[in-house]
Amino acid sequence: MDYITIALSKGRIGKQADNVFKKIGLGDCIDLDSRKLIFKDDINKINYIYVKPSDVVTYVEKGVTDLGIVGKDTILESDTNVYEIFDLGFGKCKFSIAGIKGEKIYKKDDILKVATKYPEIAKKYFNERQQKIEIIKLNGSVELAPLVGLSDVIVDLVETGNTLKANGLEVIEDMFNISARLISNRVSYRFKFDRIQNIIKSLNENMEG
Ligand SMILES: Nc1ncnc2c1ncn2[C@@H]1O[C@H](COP(=O)(O)OP(=O)(O)OP(=O)(O)O)[C@@H](O)[C@H]1O
Ligand SMILES: O=P(O)(O)OC[C@H]1O[C@H](OP(=O)(O)OP(=O)(O)O)[C@H](O)[C@@H]1O
Repeated sequence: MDYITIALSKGRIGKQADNVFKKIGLGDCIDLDSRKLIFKDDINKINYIYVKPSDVVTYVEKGVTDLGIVGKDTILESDTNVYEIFDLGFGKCKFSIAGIKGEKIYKKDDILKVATKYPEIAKKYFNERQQKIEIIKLNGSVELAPLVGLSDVIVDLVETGNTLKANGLEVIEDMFNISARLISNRVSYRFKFDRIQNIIKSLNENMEG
């Protein structure tokens, strides 16, 4: 049997992926508190690596790992050449445009200032709607930007809405729904098709159960 390698995202998604893989009897070797970056399961012939979400896509695209588990947001931002093969149904949240109450996002001749961790997604979204924007790329605490006059609005993930509420912001427009996805290297998908399908089958049965 061929080995399968899977890249897990650090953070929220990795923790949930670890739970799911343990539930389907595959993740016993994963110990996310150990500081180890490689976990080997020689019984089921699966090796896992543990990397930043945006790097998951790189490892899968380059064929270092056959599969990866990452948020749809990271896939959309990365413009990558991988197959998205299964919606894992966890890590659910949405992309929204948010701002101070009453802020307008479509300003005919004006440039809208948009703060975000996701410049590519924001550019594409507003470009399709013919709204000119200036991107202010931030790496976190994006909700601060409209409060201090750095931007007119933000494009960010919203789950409970608590962060927006706590900062006096509100959703102006919802963009897309997000959840964790299983992605595959294109060549691996062809050459390890049966093993990959077996993993998908177990994941699917776990979700239905
Ligand atoms: N409320 C949420 N806020 C942010 N991300 C969420 C939320 N709910 C689910 N997610 C998913 O979790 C992923 C981010 O996880 P986490 O915040 O732990 O990573 P991170 O370390 O902040 O990522 P990065 O280092 O790339 O910024 C997102 O890509 C998204 O798919
Ligand atoms: O709707 P909520 O449930 O409040 O969740 C959304 C918040 O969570 C994420 O931030 P994260 O915790 O990853 O911190 P960050 O600002 O450093 O990215 C996201 O960027 C929002 O700020």
